[in-house]
Amino acid sequence: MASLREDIFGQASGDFAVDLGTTTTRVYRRGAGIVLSQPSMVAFRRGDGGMARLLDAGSGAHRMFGRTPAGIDVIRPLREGVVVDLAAGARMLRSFFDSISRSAHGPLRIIMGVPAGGSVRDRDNARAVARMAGADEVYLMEEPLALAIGAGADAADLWGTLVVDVGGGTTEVALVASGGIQCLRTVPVGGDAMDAAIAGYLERERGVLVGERTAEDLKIRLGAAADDGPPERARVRGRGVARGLPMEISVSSREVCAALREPVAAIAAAVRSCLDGIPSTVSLDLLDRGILMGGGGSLLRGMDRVLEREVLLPVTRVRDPLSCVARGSAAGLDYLGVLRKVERG
Ligand SMILES: Nc1ncnc2c1ncn2[C@@H]1O[C@H](COP(=O)(O)OP(=O)(O)OP(=O)(O)O)[C@@H](O)[C@H]1O
Repeated sequence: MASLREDIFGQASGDFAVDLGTTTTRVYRRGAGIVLSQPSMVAFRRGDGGMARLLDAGSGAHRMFGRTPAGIDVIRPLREGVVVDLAAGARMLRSFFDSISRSAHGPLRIIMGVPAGGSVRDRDNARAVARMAGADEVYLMEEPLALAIGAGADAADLWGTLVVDVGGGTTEVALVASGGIQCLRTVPVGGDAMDAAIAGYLERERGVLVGERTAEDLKIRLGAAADDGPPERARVRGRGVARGLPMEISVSSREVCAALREPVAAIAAAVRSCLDGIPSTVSLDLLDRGILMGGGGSLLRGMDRVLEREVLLPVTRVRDPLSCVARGSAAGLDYLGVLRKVERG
């Protein structure tokens, strides 16, 4: 019979927390921290009527993205935070697990972050992908809750923490209180939408077509939520809209900021809408506590200041916005024994 300690802390060392994100997958191993952080992409060589052969996953697939030779497909198995291609997602995740040396002979048990706004089907798909990738036991944790825990907030706090998770595919705004999610807004706007907005701007205003990677590079180099920093410029290569010929242009930070106005406004609107749904006693409390913001999109320069200005509450970017969800999910690894009992009733 398992002891209480085994019930609470589990036995196997093959326990992982997985943040299967739209743009990046991160894996946290109990006792070791983050052991993998790779683009959520997988490359296949098309077979002659047979099954596509896996060529590479993660950064190898990312290098081919947008410049794939004939016969090779680079797939992103997730869109807007949820798995849309189960088979590709499973092969990608299996390849990630294979790349981590797993000395444990025990079962592979994972706890996985999922968007709080996902449907039952989305959750079933996340579980299915993990099982197809070789997991023996799969537990799910809602990402805003994981983010709050990863940031060191007390999830059991009665009044709660307002969390904004600006991911690649979605932004989730949630009041995490009494150990659960009390109020939630999910919008399909995150880092990907920012990249698309930059590409759309350059096509419309400058007559140049650029790929997702170029747009993302521009966002990270010159992007800002508010146009109040020193002006900067970068050279960008793309294809001319008119004649399809390669061209290089110089783009300013002012232009990138203008392109980002709409997605930034949509994120601020989601935060305001969530605040509208919160009881006034709690929102008064938020005047002191403020808002916790994480996710890769929160790294956009000035995002915290723009949100503060829009909702009139202090905004703190969490210490490690990219891996906060994985670290928060990992807190659940200490309770796998308990989770198993809860799931089995
Ligand atoms: N310095 C930066 N400035 C702006 N955006 C950034 C920066 N660094 C990373 N990002 C963006 O963060 C996004 C990825 O964030 P994150 O890893 O939290 O998302 P994800 O977990 O893959 O997505 P989701 O939670 O929606 O499934 C990407 O769009 C990336 O371009």
